Amino acid sequence: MDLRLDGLNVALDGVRIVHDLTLDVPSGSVVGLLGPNGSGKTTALRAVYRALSPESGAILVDGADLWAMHRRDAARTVAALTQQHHTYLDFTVAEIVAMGRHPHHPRGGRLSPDELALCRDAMARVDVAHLADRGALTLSGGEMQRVLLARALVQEPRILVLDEPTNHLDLRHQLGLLSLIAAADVTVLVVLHDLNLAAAVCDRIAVLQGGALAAVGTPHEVLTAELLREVFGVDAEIVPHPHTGRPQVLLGLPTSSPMEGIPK
Ligand SMILES: Nc1ncnc2c1ncn2[C@@H]1O[C@H](COP(=O)(O)OP(=O)(O)OP(=O)(O)O)[C@@H](O)[C@H]1O
Repeated sequence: MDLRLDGLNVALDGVRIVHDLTLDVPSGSVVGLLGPNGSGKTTALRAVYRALSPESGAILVDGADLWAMHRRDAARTVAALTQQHHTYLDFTVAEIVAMGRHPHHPRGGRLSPDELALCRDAMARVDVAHLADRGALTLSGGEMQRVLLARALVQEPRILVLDEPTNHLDLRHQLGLLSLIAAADVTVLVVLHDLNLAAAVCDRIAVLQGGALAAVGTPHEVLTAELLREVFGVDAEIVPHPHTGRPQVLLGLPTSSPMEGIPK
């Protein structure tokens, strides 16, 4: 299913944060949304998973306006892995994962044997099956992140949006999560801070600066020394990965005033 952010403007408390953002995420592709702190990535994503209504512009799924859909239809279409975890505190891992089926059960009711198998499979795929009976409060940050990915997977969405999904994850689980979403039969829009992970997993990369699109294209086209200097305010060397040929960003520590003058 194609996703298109079409001339999207999003405001918070009357302040426009996202400016005229047009971005295509073709069906089955992985598009990374990058940018400095405060550049509007989360705000744009919130409009895509219907947490924040656009001021103007539209979110189109196969050409249909996501915000005009019935809430349940939208929830069957788009799943989100966000930074907001606090609503799950009273539940076990298995219960949280099962909540992903909620949009498919308009009147509540028990999960079918197939759905229970789907939940078990998702927990195994993200390596949390052994935690099924644990309460959410007892989980580490990375374990919780993987549980919420399992919940998003059992939702069987056509579009998956993820806000810094590798936060809290150790290296092995970062790579596992990204290869899992790349292999999934789903359209993915993902906010990432790690440029090398983005280069490894994304078909295309979009860079936000001050809420507007600064660059979009393949990792090769976008991850250039010039862009990193202009948008992120860092000097970097870009080299090809010895096995994949994808760009890899080599960074050195700045010599002076590291936090000053970082462009937004
Ligand atoms: N209620 C508000 N009113 C005005 N500005 C706000 C409000 N809430 C957030 N902002 C600002 O909106 C900007 C964009 O925030 P957003 O969380 O979308 O950025 P981000 O690119 O996801 O940042 P990060 O990389 O730090 O997660 C920030 O500068 C933030 O301070």
